[in-house]
Amino acid sequence: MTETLTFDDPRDRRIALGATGLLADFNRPELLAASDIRIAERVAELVHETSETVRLALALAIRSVRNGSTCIDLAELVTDLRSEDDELPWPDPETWHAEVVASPLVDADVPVMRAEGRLLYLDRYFELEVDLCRDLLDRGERPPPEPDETLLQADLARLFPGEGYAEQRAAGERAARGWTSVLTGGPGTGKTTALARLLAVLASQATAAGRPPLRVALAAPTGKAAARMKEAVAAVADAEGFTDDERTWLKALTASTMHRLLGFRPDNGTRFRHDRRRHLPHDVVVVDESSMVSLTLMARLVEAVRPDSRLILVGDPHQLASIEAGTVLRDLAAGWGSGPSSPVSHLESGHRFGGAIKDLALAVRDGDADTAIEILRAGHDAVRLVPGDDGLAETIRALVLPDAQAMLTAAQEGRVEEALRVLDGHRLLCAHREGPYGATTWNDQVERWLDTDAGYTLGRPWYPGRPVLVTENDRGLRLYNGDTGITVPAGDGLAVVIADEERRRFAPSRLGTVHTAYAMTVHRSQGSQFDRVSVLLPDDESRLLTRELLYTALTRAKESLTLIGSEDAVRAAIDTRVLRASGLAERLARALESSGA
Ligand SMILES: Nc1ncnc2c1ncn2[C@@H]1O[C@H](COP(=O)(O)OP(=O)(O)OP(=O)(O)O)[C@@H](O)[C@H]1O
Repeated sequence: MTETLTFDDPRDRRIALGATGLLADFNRPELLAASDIRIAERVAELVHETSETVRLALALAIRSVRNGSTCIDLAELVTDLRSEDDELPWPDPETWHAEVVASPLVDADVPVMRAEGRLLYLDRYFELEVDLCRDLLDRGERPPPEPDETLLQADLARLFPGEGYAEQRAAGERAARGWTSVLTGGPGTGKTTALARLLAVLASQATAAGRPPLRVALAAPTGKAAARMKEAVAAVADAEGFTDDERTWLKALTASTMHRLLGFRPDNGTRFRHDRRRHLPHDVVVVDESSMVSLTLMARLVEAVRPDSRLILVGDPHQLASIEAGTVLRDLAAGWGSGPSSPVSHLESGHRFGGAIKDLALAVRDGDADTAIEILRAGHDAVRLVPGDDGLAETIRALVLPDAQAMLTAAQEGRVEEALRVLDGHRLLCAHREGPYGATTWNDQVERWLDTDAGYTLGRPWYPGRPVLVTENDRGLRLYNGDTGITVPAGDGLAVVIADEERRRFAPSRLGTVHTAYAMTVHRSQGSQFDRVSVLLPDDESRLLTRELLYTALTRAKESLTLIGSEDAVRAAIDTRVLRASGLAERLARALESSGA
């Protein structure tokens, strides 16, 4: 919703000082930020573009990227935003679009913006989208891999036996026959199981063909998700059907973040050591939690994969999209569709948790608010909705404090493993970072409660038992955004033990950006799961309250889920979709249609 407030404080940094005309009119919270205007004005000056409407389109394109879109459709944008605030002097979309297309921003040797059909792009995102689409199509146009059919059928029957594996077997077979595969499904639908068994099928083909052992890269957008994938693949290897060699091989696979796989470059934040000239050496590249991957990162990954390597993208397209611009997994699933020649397999059968959490997740995913409310009212042990109004602090205290105290005691007494177990036992998830519904607010509050209980102020910010969340990649320390750890006494001081396989320890002073982790944002929780999850829903006016946010939050819960908020907030979330513009799905579908695929 666009607030029509005028900025009362002239020092408000959201005000674009010096902006005049249309850009000044559109400089409103939720609409154009000062930075959108400043960048648009600077770029327009460089290409001698003086038209206010063209400058406005550029500023809106910059704003859209900031909000996760990779392009804008002026007609759609005007319709959406005018319905919320029709006082603004919106240009007529058709004339406006034509004016932008004819302007020196687009019609130049080195364009700043690109136009395609009704969509307008900043040049960089256009290039990324075109490159990604072309790379994927090129991969699809290569002659497909030629598996040993007899062996393939025998391995599929051995590794995906019977009716219980029928859906995964079909996905495994489809993937074994293509260079690129997309494996989608909600939590617990058996994606990792299918993946691990597929890897064994592929390894068996390599051995039969006398090729060296397959080099497999397992990667995920965050360190936490990568660690989870490695563990999950190793756990599948313990199940029936594998040979001893396959078990040993699967358990030895390592996983890393995508950034680490691609190789950081000190000179360039958006380029990597591996690219289209220096391909990754692996025969199979797997990306888990692909819904979190932005257009930029996916384009960089796909260009770095050898044309004759397998690329397997795994994820749940109904989850929140990447923090940066793009909705790649959703676009690929939509663009390729589910026809016989599509590389996309969607798993539907739930294998992990049945019951109320799954039913609720499906109702939310399908936009069925009535069923969701019915499930929440039914009095299930596993899911409940508690009001978030008057007794909010008491509710949160009851949900969070016992574990916080248990972590404190375990850490103080040196029981690190227990403290780490408690840490993964429960998490409070918030839509917002700041404010009354924000993770920071509640982390501070939990620490104040701990002080009250202890009868003195625990050291700040560091104290034994403080759970922490790493929020920036630190390649030197091999610490990644999303890693968690617990603070413990160490000699005269403190150390943070990271919840990774090696249980690495760091002095707090060596850590870069970390947050306290009793509560975290839903965005940051992607790629993690906890036994119990509590979700603090903001009021139904919050812009962040969307179906994707609610679905992502509740599917983090393995055993039980408490939603804190009103039925209205649940309904508002389910009825609100994240709107991100992207041309990738259409571009892919168009190209496939014209190639007759
Ligand atoms: N075909 C099957 N028959 C019986 N159990 C299965 C089958 N496939 C998977 N499972 C079990 O279901 C659970 C979830 O499977 P898996 O971890 O592969 O799902 P996932 O989709 O990868 O989940 P997540 O999205 O949480 O990573 C595991 O305990 C696994 O052993």
